[in-house]
Amino acid sequence: MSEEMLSKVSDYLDSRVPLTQIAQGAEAVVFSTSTHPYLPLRESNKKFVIKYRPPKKYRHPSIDRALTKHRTLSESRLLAKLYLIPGLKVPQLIACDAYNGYIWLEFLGEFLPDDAGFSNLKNFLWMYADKDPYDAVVQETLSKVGEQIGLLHWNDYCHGDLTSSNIVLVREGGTWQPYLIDFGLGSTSSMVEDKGVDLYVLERAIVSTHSAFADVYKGWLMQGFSQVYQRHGEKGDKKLKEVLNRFQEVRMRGRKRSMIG
Ligand SMILES: Nc1ncnc2c1ncn2[C@@H]1O[C@H](COP(=O)(O)OP(=O)(O)OP(=O)(O)O)[C@@H](O)[C@H]1O
Repeated sequence: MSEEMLSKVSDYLDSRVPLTQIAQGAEAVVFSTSTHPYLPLRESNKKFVIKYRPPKKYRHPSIDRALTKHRTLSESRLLAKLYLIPGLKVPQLIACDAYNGYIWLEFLGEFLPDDAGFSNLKNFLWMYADKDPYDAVVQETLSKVGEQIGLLHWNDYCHGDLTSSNIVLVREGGTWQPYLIDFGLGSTSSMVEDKGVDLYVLERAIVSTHSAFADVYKGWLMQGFSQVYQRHGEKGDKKLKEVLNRFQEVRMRGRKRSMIG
């Protein structure tokens, strides 16, 4: 990130807000900070995330402003709604300045042992691939990931970019609890197509990075996913069948596309 942008963000926030850049995606720059947006400076040792969508110079300024406002608001609104769903784990929304493209969130996760990187699902699976890929901890964690996706879909929301980097693991009471992050492409949706695509995107992410264990991992994920639907009796079984059938269709389409090129 350029010095110019850092100084712009720092000026906007207040130069006393310490900023550490943790990611730069296509859409946003993500920082961590120890400062809460409206409580007294450094009140506790909690960390926060600031997700900033900078202006895109190639867009017309008024279109750019409208898009930034729309995307920042829709991600924030979605997060606020998801946070209220019992059992669903997403970062808490702390503040949003839609006009300037800023969202403040609760910081989640930590660094994994042995330099294995930040605790997202991707790094976690790499870490266990070297140790014991079929460890009970991996099974438990993947089943919980499936449960989170099941809860999201059962409540008629879709993620839109469900990669293994967008699942952050938080250590809670001696186990790893998956949280879903990055709802920039998320939506309210009761469409089985959107749910099938979410499952397919995650499946592709796992197959491409952990192909040797992917079949077992998919089984554990789908076990957790299915359990959420099965808790709802006949209605749940029917909906589960619909989602799984569409998932299979999306998969077949994906295969056809990759064969044809
Ligand atoms: N609440 C959070 N707690 C900890 N880290 C986070 C949090 N939110 C985002 N991050 C980190 O910042 C990265 C980028 O965040 P996010 O995916 O929301 O931005 P993005 O611009 O949409 O990224 P991309 O274009 O890569 O999808 C995440 O992969 C994660 O490492």
